[in-house]
Amino acid sequence: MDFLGWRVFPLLTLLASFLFIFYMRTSSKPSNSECSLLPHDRFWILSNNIVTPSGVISGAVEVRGGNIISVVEKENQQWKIKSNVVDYGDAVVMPGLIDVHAHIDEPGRTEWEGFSSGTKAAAAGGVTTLIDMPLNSCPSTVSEETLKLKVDAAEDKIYVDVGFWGGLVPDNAFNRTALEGLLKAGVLGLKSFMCPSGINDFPMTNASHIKEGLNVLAKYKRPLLVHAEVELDSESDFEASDGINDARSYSTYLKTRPPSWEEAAIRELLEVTKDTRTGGPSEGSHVHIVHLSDTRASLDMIKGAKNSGDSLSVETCPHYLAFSSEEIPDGDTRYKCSPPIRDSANRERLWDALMEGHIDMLSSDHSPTVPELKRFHEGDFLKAWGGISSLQYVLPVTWSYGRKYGITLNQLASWWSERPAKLAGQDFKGSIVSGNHADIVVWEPDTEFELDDNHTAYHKNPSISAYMGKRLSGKVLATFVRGNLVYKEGQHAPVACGVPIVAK
Ligand SMILES: NC(=O)NC(NC(N)=O)C(=O)[O-]
Ligand SMILES: [Zn+2]
Ligand SMILES: [Zn+2]
Repeated sequence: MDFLGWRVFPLLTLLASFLFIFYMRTSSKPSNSECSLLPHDRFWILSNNIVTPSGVISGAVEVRGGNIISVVEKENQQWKIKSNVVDYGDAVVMPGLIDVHAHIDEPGRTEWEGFSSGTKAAAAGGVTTLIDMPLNSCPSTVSEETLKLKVDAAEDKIYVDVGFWGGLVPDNAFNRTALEGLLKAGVLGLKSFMCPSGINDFPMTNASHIKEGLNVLAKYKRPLLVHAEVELDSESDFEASDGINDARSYSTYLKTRPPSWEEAAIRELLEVTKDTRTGGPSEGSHVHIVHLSDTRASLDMIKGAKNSGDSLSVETCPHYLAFSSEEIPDGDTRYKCSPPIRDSANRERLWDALMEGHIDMLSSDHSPTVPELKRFHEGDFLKAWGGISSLQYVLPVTWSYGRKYGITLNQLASWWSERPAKLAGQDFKGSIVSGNHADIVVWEPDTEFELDDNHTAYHKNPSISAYMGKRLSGKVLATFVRGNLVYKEGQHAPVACGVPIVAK
């Protein structure tokens, strides 16, 4: 190379590097750009309130290829961001919510809910991952084949990521091959009922089924979720035939499912959760009690078992924290769910348990149906379908009702994102740290709105939601799933690019 060549070569190399960096910074998504309302693969989300595991910071989240690649504080030297910036000012930037308990009902009962409507509602509510319950769809997800039907039904319809729980039922509990088939096919864990589920192809399990199930789950290190209520004969004989026990009165329903049902189930269950201890026969498995309502003996027993080293966690739901039995109007079956919403003293104790860390996380238990099955005309609490419709509202509901208890943004992130991610085995979700999926909700804690006819609800049959007519604070501005802006102020991305999560 001549003298001029030696001088030009480094210059050319420098120019090429600049061009390469410029290309990497500005190149739009190689894949379907309609997945996102934002045309960048690499961008920065700025806010004065970014909720990270080490506290709320003012700074930027750098996203590239769907992942968070850095989180930078404003004071930091690296603060030189100029292009592809979305500045949210004082709005809160938080990890997207992970709802570990949602009944999406597809295939088979899409008039109740479906993957498209359910995940649109999730996205509009800041929920970036849903874990679908194995029942209320038809068929129930209890085998490798029925899981395949679920995953196929979800294909191209989901706006957020969706994982699946499988059902532990008497049919598969003692059939190790069948259960392993279901787990190998990718369910994130199993779910069982200790009382009738209300769904014919999802029968209840007893403690021996659960013991067997845990033993199989141990090998896969996945959890068992349990609906912990057992029918106690004396109380289930209850009749609302005389004028005294009016089926339109919520107190009548409350008497049919007393706290002793939860208590008895949890007592029985905790005999088996001992197996999950270090050195126990099902070490590696985990038991998660869904939708706890009773705060008396049930809660004490749970605390005791945790102290003894059982691998155990528990969730409650926003409706138990927002409502109390005293305020439920006669005939208003929108509030019917099981276990039932109890009195206001119980609600206060639920808040205490949550604040003190005895309740680990929150979930929606979004379990909708069609208005006819809520039997609004009769207002009969005993005949109406049990289940609360809430998916789109869980973030503002938790915030609106929790503010007076002094809940913090970090607590919200822990209850709704970090701990649910852990339960569902989602190592790259649940917090804003570099390396994680860019699953993010941006919301304004002080903006109030009314759930009236002008409010757009995306889930099916919004009229059955117990939250309709309420005024809430906490408005979701934007939701990112794996870096795709899937929802922004009343608008969803043109194409549904959520991913079905299948465990490996
Ligand atoms: N079949 C159901 O969806 N049941 C659900 N119903 C409620 N919670 O009222 C549940 O989670 O138990
Ligand atoms: Zn349940
Ligand atoms: Zn449920």
